[in-house]
Amino acid sequence: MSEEISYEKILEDVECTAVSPGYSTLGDIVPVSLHWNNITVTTIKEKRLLLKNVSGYAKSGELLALMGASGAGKTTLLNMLMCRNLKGLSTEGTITVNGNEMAHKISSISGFAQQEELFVGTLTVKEYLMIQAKLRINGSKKLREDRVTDVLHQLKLWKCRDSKIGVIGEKKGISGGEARRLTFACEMLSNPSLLFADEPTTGLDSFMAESVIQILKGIAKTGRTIICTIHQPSSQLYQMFHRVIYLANGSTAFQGTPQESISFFEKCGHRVPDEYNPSEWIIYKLAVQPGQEKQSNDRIQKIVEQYEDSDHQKRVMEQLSDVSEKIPPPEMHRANVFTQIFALSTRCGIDVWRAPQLTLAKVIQKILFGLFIGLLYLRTPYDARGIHNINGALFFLAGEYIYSTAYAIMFFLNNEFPLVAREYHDGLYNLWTYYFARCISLIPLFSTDGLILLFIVYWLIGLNTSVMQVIVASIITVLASQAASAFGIAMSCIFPTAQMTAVMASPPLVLFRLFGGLYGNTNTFPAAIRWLQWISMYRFAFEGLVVNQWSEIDDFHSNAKNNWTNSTTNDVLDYFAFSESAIPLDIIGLILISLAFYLIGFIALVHRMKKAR
Ligand SMILES: Nc1ncnc2c1ncn2[C@@H]1O[C@H](COP(=O)(O)OP(=O)(O)OP(=O)(O)O)[C@@H](O)[C@H]1O
Repeated sequence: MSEEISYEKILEDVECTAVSPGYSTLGDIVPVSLHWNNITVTTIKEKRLLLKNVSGYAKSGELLALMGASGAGKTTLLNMLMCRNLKGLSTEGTITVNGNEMAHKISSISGFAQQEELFVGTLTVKEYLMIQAKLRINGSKKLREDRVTDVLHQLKLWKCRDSKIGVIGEKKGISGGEARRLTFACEMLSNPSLLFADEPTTGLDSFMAESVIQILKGIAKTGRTIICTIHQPSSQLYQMFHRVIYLANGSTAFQGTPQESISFFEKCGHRVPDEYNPSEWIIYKLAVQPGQEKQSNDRIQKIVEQYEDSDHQKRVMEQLSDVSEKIPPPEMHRANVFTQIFALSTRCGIDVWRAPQLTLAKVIQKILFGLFIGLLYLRTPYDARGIHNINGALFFLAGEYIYSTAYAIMFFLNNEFPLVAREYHDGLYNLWTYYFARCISLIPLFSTDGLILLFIVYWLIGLNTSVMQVIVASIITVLASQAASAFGIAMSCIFPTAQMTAVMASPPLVLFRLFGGLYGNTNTFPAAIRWLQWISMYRFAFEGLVVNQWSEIDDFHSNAKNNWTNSTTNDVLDYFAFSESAIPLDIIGLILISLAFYLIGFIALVHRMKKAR
């Protein structure tokens, strides 16, 4: 007894007590009863039976645990109830919410707190919730702020509201328990009547696990229905659930209160020894032991048959036969596209702003490269050798805009894809609004850093400095960087891992460079592959810079001016097969290449997202 009291005390001390009902903004909810009847799930290919005639219910105000040994079918049943991740499976049976069959619509009236915590680690807890609130809540700024404040209190996150979330293994942030509660906080913003949770205590120590279950119980007290899968809870934790369902080999082995489960298994001849944790013992009895498959399967079969003949099963069937049709809860809010774009670009913007290392690295790299190249080609004269050297420098500039931008951007999606996939499939936003906001957020850094390089080398080398020429060179710099960004984004969307992206992006970049114009007069290349120059951003960027430099010589180098004639310009441009009037076409070419790669990236993202469901 004294042990129990001290335990409660500790829980109080760490602010883990259950929340009381009646929050100011998490107001009225429509109570929900979820019923599932004769659920059978089979794999389509192997015809393997994963769930066999499973039936059950969850009521409003109830915290229900789905339990069983590994491979028993808990996740499959949870997925079935949520109508998610059912690709490759054939399903039978009925699932109703307040007596209404909802199918896929169930995700629009329920919350799902997944086991894996995925956040934007550079944001604080409050900032992250405010952006989630923008996407999930239909109402004024005041309502969103009040709801976030309520949720922060309710989920015991108030103390860490201004702490950065952090990234596991990279940047220290909030604790594991706080991260788990933040997952629930996001779901609670929508004020759902029905909440699913996948193993909410896995990976937490016993106090943290207990705090999470206390909070879930508090949420259930407010009239919500909560269903979670759970792995071997401690004895104290076990008694906190209102009801438990045990699955074994895809069948229901028990359904009732935790106390009833202990007496049921005693009746089955598997009395829980005094010193044992009941759930651990029961799961052990429902597991297939390696090397004792036949014995284990026979034991499980007997328990399942005994359950099917029990009063517990009769009670479940009575509940299922008494399902009356009531109003289902309203569908949750979906923000309009402008709000989505605003919220997502704010989030991406803060993320870029709070991770200045990349910006700094790019700026330093450009300054150092600029000084190096500027000094290497310092005040190059406009004679035969000088022209050759300057053309080499211009090709290097084009290459630096394209290569370094493409490689810096092409891993952007790898880290955030799981979060985007989850939020997209949860219906928080459209894919195109995410893509648009993300591309916009990358433009400032990845399109303008080339200008630093350009402005350093421009006067050091002694390129033509008429205002128009500087403007045109700047436009070509920004557009070449843009085309490279779009290429990098497309690569990132097409290939699922960083290694694959790095390996697969290299050959097209080499090809584009080969057709850039410096390595050979592209008009002399075989006709069958000559067209490749028209998809090479190197070609357009290099041509633009060369034509801009040589088509009009100002009086910067007076001796050059004196010697320079129209025929000199023609000679230089003819050497590369560039036309004096090529600049507008180069600009259009770079814009079209950018648009084409942005489009390819989006199509690849849509395809990848479909597969990720
Ligand atoms: N889409 C699928 N295709 C083929 N087999 C599947 C599929 N989904 C689940 N299974 C199989 O069904 C069985 C039950 O899996 P499920 O994930 O539901 O178990 P679980 O009780 O949640 O286990 P764990 O506690 O280890 O997560 C496993 O043998 C699993 O390999």
